[in-house]
Amino acid sequence: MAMTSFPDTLPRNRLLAEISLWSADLLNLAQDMARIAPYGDILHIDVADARFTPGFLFFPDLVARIAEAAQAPVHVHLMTQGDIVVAQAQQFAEAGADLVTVHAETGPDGLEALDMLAARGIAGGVALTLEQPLEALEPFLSKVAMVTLMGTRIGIKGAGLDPEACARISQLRCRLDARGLEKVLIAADGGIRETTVPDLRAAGADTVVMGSLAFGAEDLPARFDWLRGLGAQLA
Ligand SMILES: O=C(CO)[C@H](O)[C@H](O)COP(=O)(O)O
Repeated sequence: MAMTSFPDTLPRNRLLAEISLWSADLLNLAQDMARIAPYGDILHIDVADARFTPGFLFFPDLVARIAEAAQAPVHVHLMTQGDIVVAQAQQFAEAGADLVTVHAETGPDGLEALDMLAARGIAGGVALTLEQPLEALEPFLSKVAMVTLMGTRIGIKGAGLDPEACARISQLRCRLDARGLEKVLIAADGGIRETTVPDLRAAGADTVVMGSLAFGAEDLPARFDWLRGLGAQLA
């Protein structure tokens, strides 16, 4: 079931660890979820239909099982486009997502999806690909709890952070502050590495979507000690 208090229960004084289940061992998903449970502030689930992205990723029945077992809020990132986004957002809300993010590239369909989510008491988010200007976010900002900015091409993992990613986060932070939307969280998604997290945090990211940085860590407690120390230092 969705934890309807999202995002109010999240700490705001440090960088949040948003763990991407796409980078888990999918054959041992339950074990990997248990392994990262003490550290993950949010579980990030990428949903893709191989039209907006190169491949398919995750589906509602699986997300429902994940949500039942989850010890952290579940964020579904809908990497899809077209009027189908309203029905998709509804399916993932019913599956137990606490936050459903649509892409700004969906335009009026995405706005309709956010209104539908709000009517059901589910938090909404908006995401933007690297290629799109930040202006595309404007109609969405007053309707969302989180903005996810891609730092790599969408729908791929293992890629390096784009050189523009930090500047885009800083510009978005200014945009949000200017509109009195200081509480809206900024998530950095893609290219999250030990070398890039300090700059992303300094630019204004509230949460980083960790794939291999979490599941590939040899020493998980040390990796998250590092992350939390870093967040406290830069907050
Ligand atoms: O959508 C993503 C990146 O765009 C995913 O969150 C992915 O899990 C990241 O993996 P990695 O950090 O290992 O590249």
